[in-house]
Amino acid sequence: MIRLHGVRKTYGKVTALDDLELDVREGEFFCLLGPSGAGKTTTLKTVAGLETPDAGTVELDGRDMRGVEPYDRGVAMCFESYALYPHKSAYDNLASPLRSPRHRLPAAEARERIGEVAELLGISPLLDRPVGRLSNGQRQRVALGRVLVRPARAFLLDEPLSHLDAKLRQQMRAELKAIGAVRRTTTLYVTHDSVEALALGDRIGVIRDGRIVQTGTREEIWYRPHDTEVARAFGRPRINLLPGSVTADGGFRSADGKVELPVRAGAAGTDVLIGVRPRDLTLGEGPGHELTGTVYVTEVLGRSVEVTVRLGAQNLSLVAPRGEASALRPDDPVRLSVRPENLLLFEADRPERPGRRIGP
Ligand SMILES: Nc1ncnc2c1ncn2[C@@H]1O[C@H](COP(=O)(O)OP(=O)(O)OP(=O)(O)O)[C@@H](O)[C@H]1O
Repeated sequence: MIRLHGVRKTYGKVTALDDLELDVREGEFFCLLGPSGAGKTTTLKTVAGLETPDAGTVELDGRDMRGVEPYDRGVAMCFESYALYPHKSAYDNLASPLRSPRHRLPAAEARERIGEVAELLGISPLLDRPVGRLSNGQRQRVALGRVLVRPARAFLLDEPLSHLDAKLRQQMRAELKAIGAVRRTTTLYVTHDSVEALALGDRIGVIRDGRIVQTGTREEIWYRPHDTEVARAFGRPRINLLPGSVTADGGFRSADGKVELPVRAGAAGTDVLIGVRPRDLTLGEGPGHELTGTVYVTEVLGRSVEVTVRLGAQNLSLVAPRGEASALRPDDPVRLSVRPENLLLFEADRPERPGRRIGP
């Protein structure tokens, strides 16, 4: 269990962590997701004891870590800038943490752990090679393995798959959670990739400007995003957000008056953004609300097609099966439908903060 309460960390004039609250449960795989500079690495370093917070508390398994040295915290970390012994073999790099007096394991158990981790990370055939002669991606997997072989109270992983190509990254994502040690150990995993967070996280914490904006399961973050920025961070193509306002009878009308949706949008006159994900829009007639527009552009995405539809002054993007969309050409008239339960409603964005979700 990892708990950060009211943690603040500044570097000169930069506030890296601003009253950060974080609660990672025992045995959980928790993804901390945020853009560059949001404070992800600083959070990990604070948990590890490599940075001392200016204010607030860090607890591991219920114990206050104030004054506890990094080596005594029982956490194993993997940072993006990994340190390995280049002249030693991959096997020796994996084995070295298990030879230290602190983590010594019986030889048979050590071999078993190394074997499992190496197998799942796909580095078994490389174990005899000196690390200095491995590719960046292979080295990164050895560095990750070095962390995972070691029994720990918690694993702290900072973008551990960032140097892998897309295919390997996807494969590794699936394998990572299958590693026995990972299944048993509380893991705090840092990433800026929302696909990775959705794939891996039992829960996800979205961090922005040194604060946690939202914590939840992937369903909670997907269906009930805290604000427009969280909604934009998840899902490709991105969520459509149409600006408009609430009409006298409580529905939605787009700013140019061309799109009307009979949703319960709140108090009349309020400026809002209505959100709908491209995969929740259906071409043609369907259950739910209908909209009409013209095709602006189409783009093939493998078995599906992204169709951008112009409705008055705004574009709506939708993803349709190739069979339904392949005949569409620019300027063709199209009808779309959306189920009311797939509409999300937000306050309008303001210069000082993204619009919050309104309603349940
Ligand atoms: N040692 C340092 N000295 C000065 N400023 C720092 C230091 N470490 C971090 N910062 C600043 O604190 C803020 C948070 O940095 P942090 O590295 O935690 O972000 P991050 O979310 O991990 O970003 P990235 O994804 O780019 O690694 C940034 O503005 C960064 O420039």
